Amino acid sequence: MTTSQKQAAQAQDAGTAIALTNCAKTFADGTRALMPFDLSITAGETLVLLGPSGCGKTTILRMIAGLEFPDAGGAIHFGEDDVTRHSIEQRRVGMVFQSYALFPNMTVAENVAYGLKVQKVGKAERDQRVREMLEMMHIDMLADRRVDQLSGGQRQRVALARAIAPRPRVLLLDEPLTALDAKLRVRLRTEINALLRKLGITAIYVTHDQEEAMALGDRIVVMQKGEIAQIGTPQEIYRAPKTPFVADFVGASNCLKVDIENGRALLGRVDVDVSRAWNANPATDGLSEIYFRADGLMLCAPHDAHFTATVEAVSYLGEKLRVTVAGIGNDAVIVDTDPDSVVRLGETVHCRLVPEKLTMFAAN
Ligand SMILES: Nc1ncnc2c1ncn2[C@@H]1O[C@H](COP(=O)(O)OP(=O)(O)OP(=O)(O)O)[C@@H](O)[C@H]1O
Repeated sequence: MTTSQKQAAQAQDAGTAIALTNCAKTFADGTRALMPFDLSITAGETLVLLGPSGCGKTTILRMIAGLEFPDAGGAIHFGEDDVTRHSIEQRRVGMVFQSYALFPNMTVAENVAYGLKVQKVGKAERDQRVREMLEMMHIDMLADRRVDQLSGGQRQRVALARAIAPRPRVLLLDEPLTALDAKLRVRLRTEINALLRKLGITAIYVTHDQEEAMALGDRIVVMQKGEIAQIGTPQEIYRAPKTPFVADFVGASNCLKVDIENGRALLGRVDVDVSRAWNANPATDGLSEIYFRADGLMLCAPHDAHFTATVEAVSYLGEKLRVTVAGIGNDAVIVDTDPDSVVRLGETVHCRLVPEKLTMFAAN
């Protein structure tokens, strides 16, 4: 880090804790976008809101920004401050959207300076802070370019610099990388991750991309139809999903319907000890659903097998070979294996469940 980057990092607010209490949202046309919920975000934390289209992610973000207000009875606090009825200007939030929302007739430097001008920061300090931001986002060489002369990735760097320059109490990011190509998305994601940690800024990041959520979030909030389905670290969400929806939405997931008796899953002629599943308990006895990732099933020798199956598809993914097999339960099942193994379409393979990697739910 250069000296100016260090100064910028130190000068940044340490981060503000945010608490939403009993917040619900009903729009004027009667749409109930959010059921009442509580949500606390620690100072300096990056919290990711993840869920399918229409589940209410953007509405939460807009409520934190002050662009929407919660229904009567809801409260929003930034630290000790009750900001429930404050406007976006009073809340001091920085926002970055999918569409860059930059001023096209201004240069990069003018865009980044904009929020500082509004804050009436003097010219000398403003110029210095703009320089620091441009350096931090690796776009200092573009300071005098007009925004319409930039690539998508460069524009998103300007949008980030512009949002961070006025030292907001919280940074809100709504699908900021969705419009970029895959490689650039991963690169900028890594940079945003490093930047948020370096600045210690409280950040709330909306995405429907679970890989992005895993990569960026200290914690992830999985949303389903206007409700919070689960809050947890990426590891908790991935390895210990609390509902079938979370198990299915996050990661490539397989599901088998089985009958459980005394900790053993009975599937046709197969009898598997599932008492070591991470959430196994006696209450799981009865008709159940077993969820597992592609690493919860492994190809094995015939004498170790729980199942035989037929190979339906094979995808080489570099670090692993992803094999889709049929014949275990009703749906095709995905299994990852050694990328150097040879697996042919139509071949019969032998598979074994890994009990510790299973998640069990009582069937509806
Ligand atoms: N101004 C509005 N008036 C009425 N309904 C709205 C309004 N804004 C959003 N909604 C509805 O509220 C629900 C939640 O919308 P929201 O934009 O928060 O979802 P989302 O999870 O961010 O979805 P996406 O990923 O598609 O952006 C949806 O059913 C949406 O149609």
